[in-house]
Amino acid sequence: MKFSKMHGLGNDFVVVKESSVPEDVFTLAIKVCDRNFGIGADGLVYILPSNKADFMMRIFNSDGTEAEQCGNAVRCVAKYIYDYKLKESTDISIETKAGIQHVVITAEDNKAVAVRVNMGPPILNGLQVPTVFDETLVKEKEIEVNGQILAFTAVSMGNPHAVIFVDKVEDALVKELGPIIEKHSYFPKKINVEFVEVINSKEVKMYVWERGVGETLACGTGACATGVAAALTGRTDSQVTVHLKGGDLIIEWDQDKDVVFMTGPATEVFTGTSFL
Ligand SMILES: N[C@H](CCC[C@H](N)C(=O)O)C(=O)O
Repeated sequence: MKFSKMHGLGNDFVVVKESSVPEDVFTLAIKVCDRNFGIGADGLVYILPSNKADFMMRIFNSDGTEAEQCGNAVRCVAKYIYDYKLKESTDISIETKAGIQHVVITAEDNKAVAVRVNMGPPILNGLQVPTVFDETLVKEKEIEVNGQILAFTAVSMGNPHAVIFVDKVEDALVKELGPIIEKHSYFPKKINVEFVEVINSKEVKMYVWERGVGETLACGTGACATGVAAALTGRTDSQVTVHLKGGDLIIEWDQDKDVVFMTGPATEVFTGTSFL
């Protein structure tokens, strides 16, 4: 299997262009993502044909589960399509389980260096995120974890996120509370967990525990969910820079059009052949 090893701010993927995914894709994802016995990555990403967009993307977490959306992977897929001239345009559409994402490439020397993605509308209805709460907006809802009472705001970008604002983001929070919240009974499909420290009305710092992966250096959909939750709770403007461990993403929630734009880099590290 020919692959490209790519990342978006350190959230890394094995990217494969195929006509379809193999029957055993779920077990293959676990093997491929293993950092000792496999190639090592946070996820396995397929670029596939689409009859609704230029291409289709499917994303499988390192635990083998398929996610509806992945912001960092969309930027990597857009870069792959542009750099390998699968479509000779800086405007590319990518079909995902969360909808069709339109991207605009910024290139230098015929290589994509940054990608701006229309990630579509945030989904705020409690049951649609999904959570167990039948409320139009689950905002600052209390959740008890390890004896601590935290407040989360639930936002879906096609995949579910619980955004928790804290005074100071710390590793202990992510590693101890992340896995418990991920699998909490409030969230029927489990959930990605973002811990967010507001720096000012235009900047936040975010650590993330990802559903089906664990802590990652960056989460594109998590940054989108964070931007929406921060604006919804009056903590920031609707355009913010999200500082992640792996680097920065620019998030703009255009509330008139009700779409979220995410802008950030995508990097190809190496290509190879897998015998897994
Ligand atoms: N673990 C996520 C998928 C990857 C999302 C993240 N890597 C991103 O960049 O959006 C989920 O199960 O919803």
